[in-house]
Amino acid sequence: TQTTRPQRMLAAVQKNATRGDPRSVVKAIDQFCRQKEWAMNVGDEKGCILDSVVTEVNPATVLELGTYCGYSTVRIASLLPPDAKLITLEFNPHNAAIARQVIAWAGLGDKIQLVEGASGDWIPKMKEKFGIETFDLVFLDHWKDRYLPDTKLMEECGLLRKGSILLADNVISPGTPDYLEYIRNSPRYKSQYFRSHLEYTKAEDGLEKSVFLG
Ligand SMILES: Cc1ccc(Cc2cc(O)c(O)c(C(=O)NC/C=C/[C@H]3O[C@@H](n4cnc5c(N)ncnc54)[C@H](O)[C@@H]3O)c2)cc1
Ligand SMILES: [Mg+2]
Repeated sequence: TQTTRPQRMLAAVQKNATRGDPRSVVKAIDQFCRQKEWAMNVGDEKGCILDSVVTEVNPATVLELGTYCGYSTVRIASLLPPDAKLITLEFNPHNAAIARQVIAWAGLGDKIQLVEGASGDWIPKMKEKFGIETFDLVFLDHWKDRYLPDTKLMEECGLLRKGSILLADNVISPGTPDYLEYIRNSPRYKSQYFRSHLEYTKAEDGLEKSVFLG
């Protein structure tokens, strides 16, 4: 029977990456996407920008919206300090199942909590279910029309503190116009655009980094 792209991506990780070595997992997925099949991971070029932001913020608490197959989850978690926690939300059960295996292969299961469900349902439960006060870093990479409503929801739920960082993928391609307009014009954020390319292509894309001012 026909396999899915996430299943083929996982097979590439299990074949080419070393168990317990997150960077080899990241490398194996990038190689798969460059040589075999394109997939919507943040990728190696934007991934370097992501790495530099994670390293700079050195977050104790991270929220990722849209796990997909776990590429950015592993990339972020591999740079976190010892007691840091990363919560990642994924509502497609098939993608979640693949991501769990990618995360396990990387040996990062103790740093990452993958929650199967929709961001709109789970953001309001972060405090009660996971004892999270606020997030130091949020990586937005799910459906592009959810970036703005989920950002407003995080504000309303008190999950952002003065200095919390939002990092949004795909603000040019596919594009998140309503989110960009809001975040760049709101007096409550200071934003910066990091120009790059859509993963594994020459098309323009970039990451928008925004600091919540409280
Ligand atoms: C024009 C054009 C089209 C497509 C591209 C290519 C391109 C390049 C990219 O980097 C992209 O991130 C995307 C993109 O569409 N990403 C959406 C990613 C979704 C994943 O997240 C999951 N999810 C979606 N909403 C939620 C939600 N509320 N709660 C929980 N999980 C959610 C889904 O289950 C998927 O696992 C597309 C480039 C340009
Ligand atoms: Mg993306």
